[in-house]
Amino acid sequence: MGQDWTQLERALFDPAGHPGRVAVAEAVRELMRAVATTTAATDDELGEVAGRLRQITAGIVAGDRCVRYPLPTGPFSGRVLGSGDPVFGMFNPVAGPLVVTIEPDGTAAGVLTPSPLFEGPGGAVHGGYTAFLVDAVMGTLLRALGISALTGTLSVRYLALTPLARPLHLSAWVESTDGRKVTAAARITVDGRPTVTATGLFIAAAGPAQG
Ligand SMILES: CCCCCCCCCCCCCCCC(=O)SCCNC(=O)CCNC(=O)[C@H](O)C(C)(C)COP(=O)(O)OP(=O)(O)OC[C@H]1O[C@@H](n2cnc3c(N)ncnc32)[C@H](O)[C@@H]1OP(=O)(O)O
Repeated sequence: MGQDWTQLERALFDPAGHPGRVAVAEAVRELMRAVATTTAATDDELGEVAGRLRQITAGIVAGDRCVRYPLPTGPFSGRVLGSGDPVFGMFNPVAGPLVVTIEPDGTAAGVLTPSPLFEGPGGAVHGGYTAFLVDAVMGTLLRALGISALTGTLSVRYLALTPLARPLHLSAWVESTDGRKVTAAARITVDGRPTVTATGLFIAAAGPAQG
């Protein structure tokens, strides 16, 4: 924990200032989607691609140290711009990235069209992935409200299969606060129909903010 980030790590929180990192993350995102879903390339061709990819990776890995991206704490409203995190992070190929806005009324609203990489049963979105999304939107809302908290208990109710390749509309709000315990709620809606609802019991840090 602690906030002993290096200058580089602080500078990396500004995605607009690092178009190369944003571009390479987007290119790798497209690559992952292609690798997982291709029907065009043969197994031999993909084996050759693997060799070329390893060379590229060797070219951008300078050492064994991973950069750490700070998670800021608000108060904040507006569009959330993430850097390295797996949900909003514009530098992270795993991130959607999810576009979330913190509204002036203290709620969060977001939209994301899930990648086929997160396919679950029935050609729908994997339930673990939708749980990940609602947890992240609630956790981010709390951070934007100035509360540095960890998820203590996450409860997810799956109302219907969440379809792939359709925009998922996420919303989150705070239900109640009881000392360090903050209860937040979230919902995923597709084409106006709720498919997932969730409640998160978050425990606020007893001491200084956790980055
Ligand atoms: C500027 C803004 C832009 C933001 C731009 C950021 C972009 C990017 C944002 C990404 C946002 C990602 C959001 C992901 C959110 C995670 O993924 S968080 C990771 C998953 N969670 C964890 O790993 C938590 C692991 N657990 C722990 O660390 C500790 O158990 C906890 C939860 C901190 C609690 O420990 P503790 O502080 O010692 O708590 P303790 O004093 O024992 O208990 C305090 C109270 O809480 C209750 N409690 C404790 N644990 C629990 C529990 N698990 N469940 C229910 N109640 C509990 C106790 O019963 C107690 O209640 P009371 O007796 O007071 O009534």
